[in-house]
Amino acid sequence: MTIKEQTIINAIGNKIVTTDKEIHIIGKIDDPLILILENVLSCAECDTLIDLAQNKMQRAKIGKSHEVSNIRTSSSMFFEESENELIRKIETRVSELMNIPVSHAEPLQILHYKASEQYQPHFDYFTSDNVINNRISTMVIYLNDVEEGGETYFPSLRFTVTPKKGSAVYFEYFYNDNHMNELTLHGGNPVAVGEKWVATQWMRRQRYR
Ligand SMILES: O=C(O)CCC(=O)C(=O)O
Ligand SMILES: [Fe+2]
Repeated sequence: MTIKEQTIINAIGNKIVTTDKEIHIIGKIDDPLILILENVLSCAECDTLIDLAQNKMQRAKIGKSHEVSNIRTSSSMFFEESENELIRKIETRVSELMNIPVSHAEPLQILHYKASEQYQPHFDYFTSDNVINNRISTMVIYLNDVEEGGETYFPSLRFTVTPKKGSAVYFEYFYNDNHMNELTLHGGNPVAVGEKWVATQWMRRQRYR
């Protein structure tokens, strides 16, 4: 007899209710658990996050101009923990959704891809043997509609998610069966037309802040 692995989110029914929002589950894969969630952020929240991030990206780039990576060609920044009222509100909502205390949350990351930029397939967890407080789950929230391309894809599952403003893809990789974790290999397809903004929340097994 095989015993089904425990999941972090108990995704029964069509929605997840948080303190300030009802979020609809519009797609699901069971093993590993992957959820497509609608309306995690409002359009106004997406726009504000992009505005706030935009200034900081420009500043962050100055010191990092020598850094070249073929794995991820997008640019990124992190918000400070509970940096302002909006970040605090989003952190609270997302941690309720992910069913993990906000104290286990990494700072919220913003990624910006211009046309042709991409993120090669990778695991979000660290694979070295001596990791102490590894990541266990991810939520990627789309902050804009991408004209063409820029999908999040899971090559081992042959599964693709099209960015939609305010929606999100959630997945977890804390399973005992490492094969299940490996199935969460994922990347961001090159943006063909337009640009792509996402906010990524990674959760740790133990307290992180
Ligand atoms: O941009 C995407 O679709 C994926 C982003 C991602 O994999 C990450 O932030 O870890
Ligand atoms: Fe990732």
